[in-house]
Amino acid sequence: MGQPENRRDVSTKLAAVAGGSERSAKGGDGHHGPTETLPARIKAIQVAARFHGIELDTRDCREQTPNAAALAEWARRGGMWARAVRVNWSHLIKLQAPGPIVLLLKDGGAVLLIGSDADRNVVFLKSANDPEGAEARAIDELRLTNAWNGEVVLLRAARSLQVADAPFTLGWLATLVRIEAKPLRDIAIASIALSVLTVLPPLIVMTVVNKVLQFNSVPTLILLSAIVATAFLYETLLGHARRLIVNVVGARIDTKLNLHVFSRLLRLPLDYFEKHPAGETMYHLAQVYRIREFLTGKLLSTFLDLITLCVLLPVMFIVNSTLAWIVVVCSVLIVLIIIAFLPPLRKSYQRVVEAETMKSAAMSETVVGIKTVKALGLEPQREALWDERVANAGNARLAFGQLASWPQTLVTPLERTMVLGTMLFGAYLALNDTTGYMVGGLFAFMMLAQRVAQPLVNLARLVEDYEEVGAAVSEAASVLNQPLESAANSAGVRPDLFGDVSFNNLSFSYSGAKTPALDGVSFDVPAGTMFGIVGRSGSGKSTIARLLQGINRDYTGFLKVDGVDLKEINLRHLRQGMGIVLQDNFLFRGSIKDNIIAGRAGLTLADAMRAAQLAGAEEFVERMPHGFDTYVEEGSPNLSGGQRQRLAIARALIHNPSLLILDEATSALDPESEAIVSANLQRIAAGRTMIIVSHRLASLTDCDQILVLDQGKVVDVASHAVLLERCALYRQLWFQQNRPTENRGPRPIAIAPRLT
Ligand SMILES: Nc1ncnc2c1ncn2[C@@H]1O[C@H](COP(=O)(O)OP(=O)(O)OP(=O)(O)O)[C@@H](O)[C@H]1O
Repeated sequence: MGQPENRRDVSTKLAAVAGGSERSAKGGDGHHGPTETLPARIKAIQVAARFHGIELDTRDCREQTPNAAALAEWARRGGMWARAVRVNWSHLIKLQAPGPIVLLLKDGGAVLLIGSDADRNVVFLKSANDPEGAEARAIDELRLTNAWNGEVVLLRAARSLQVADAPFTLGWLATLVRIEAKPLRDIAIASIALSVLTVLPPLIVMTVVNKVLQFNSVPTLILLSAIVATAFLYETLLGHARRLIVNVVGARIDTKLNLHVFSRLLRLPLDYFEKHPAGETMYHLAQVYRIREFLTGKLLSTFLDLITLCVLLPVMFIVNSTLAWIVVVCSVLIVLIIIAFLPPLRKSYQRVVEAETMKSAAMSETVVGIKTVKALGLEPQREALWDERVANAGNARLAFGQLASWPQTLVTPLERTMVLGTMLFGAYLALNDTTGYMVGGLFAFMMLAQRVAQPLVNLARLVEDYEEVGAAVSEAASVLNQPLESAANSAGVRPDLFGDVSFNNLSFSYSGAKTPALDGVSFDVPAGTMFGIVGRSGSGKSTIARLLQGINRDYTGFLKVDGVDLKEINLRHLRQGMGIVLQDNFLFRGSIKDNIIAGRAGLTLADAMRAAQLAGAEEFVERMPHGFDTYVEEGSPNLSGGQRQRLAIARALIHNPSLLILDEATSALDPESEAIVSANLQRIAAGRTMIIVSHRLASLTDCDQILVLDQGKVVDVASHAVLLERCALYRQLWFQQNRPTENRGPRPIAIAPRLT
């Protein structure tokens, strides 16, 4: 690359970076300041990303010295392709990348590799803080390996971003297959070679019959035997290689489909999951794997058959055109029969799909609600429902199977005619043949016809499979092509969140609802205050929490966070900046520590302990046999409701959100657990805005303000004492829940205990 080498400057620069002089002195509060004070590693990744036209948000990477995996994860979250790898000098010097490569230095710094010169055995490095246009410095192996232990982050713009966001259609799937152009080309070459080899045996048989047998030519026989043996060897090896490549292509397409499906599933809005039972979604998504099987199984093998046909059909016409025409006419008839049956088959298959979806929904509903089923003894009812759904699905499949067997029945005689008919007709032609060469030709033709008949029939059947796969694609598409949250996730402003919330004349209706869930709601929550929301059931309390999380955005009026319209804010940024605790929180399978940290990069056991202490969870976690390493099963059956809830609060607090929403978080707790959580509320609330939705008024008395809602409308907003004075609804709710104890004395015993 011919960069001028300034050794003194190089060593000073590398020493400066390696010595950490560019590392930020700012504390680890997760908010990096202006770019000059960024830690060297973060700055290096940011510069490398800018090379690809991507601006990463440095607030998403909270550590001072992130490791390679955390940096790669940060870049991926910003929409890039990124890999953290470990390489040695010899690999580094050969690395080809479309932009700068980030080398992580031993002491926590980083430099950018922008080129290399294998002949001179040097790499060209730049510091992320170098001014634009500054020259890179050539560094040799010894000098670099003193400061660098092989950690590298590779980055580029996500190539498949467009592919990933495109709607899920057969065309999209075809693109996925087309990306594998190189192995597909290899498969095609192997298949052409194999097809040519399959032509050999019939031609050799023809020669044996016509020449060897007629003229007793032993040398010709020996020569032919050698050719046959070589051909067999090649056929075996090529067949093996082709199977290997097909396998690899299948596995790669499978992986891509899996990643794509899950990534889209995660980006579906919550609305979708509320409207569709989990079983239905899972069943529809399972169809993706049928499509995969079709693409890498039947479609690929038919494509290979097609190659065989292209080679064999002309040979058949050369051997005997009359017989070849019989084969072609039979094939056309087969295609016509299959096409004629397509419309009724399509309808019948649709009924199968509907019945299977219902069946699957019944199964998952039962599994998800098994506690209720058992508690209420609903097993017979669930069994009856299952019986009915299984019967419906069985009937639909039976009807489809019966209809689908008709084309099969009609096609079979034509298939036989292709092989046996041509043989008999060929024998008739041979009887009247005077040249003496017809017998060999007939043998060859019979062998060819056998090889051709099956691919032709497969080709015709592909039309039928295409229908089924079309249905499977539309089922999977019914889930995957729902509007994604992605636009709001990746676009929008990312203001610093302080927790100032303001609703202004906001109205919102759920789709299909006759009355609005919120009707002209206005109130303000100043940053750093505690705000309660009360009201009768269905008054719209949880809807306010939903709107704040950006789950529903189609409201009228204004909802502002720190003065910025919520619709303008990047959704992921908004949700990462707030903490939510719901009435029923899901804990994932894993240790308590992992559940509290929930995969957030850069957080440690100390952070988990701090959050647990704040949430009042520390005392019970420490009493557990393995403390923070105690394993929580799926659905956390080994924890009580109160313990689970306190862990959920710790999880919401771990990233120190400026806005914390507790949506009926303590409602299902026993009085003791509720008392523990409530006692911590003041501590939890320190330094952040807290919005507490609760129907238990006693837990809200410390709030700075309490909003009273009724049928989606604001009745009043004030402190507990003021509301007791002036708000009739609040007073009524308060006295309902806090009646004088004397009225609630022990129940009289109705029946005297019997003496035995
Ligand atoms: N996902 C939804 N789809 C359609 N309607 C909904 C949905 N969620 C709530 N609603 C309706 O919106 C209204 C307000 O519901 P919301 O859940 O906000 O009330 P709430 O005050 O939190 O009630 P509760 O105290 O019983 O939880 C209710 O009439 C409810 O039926």
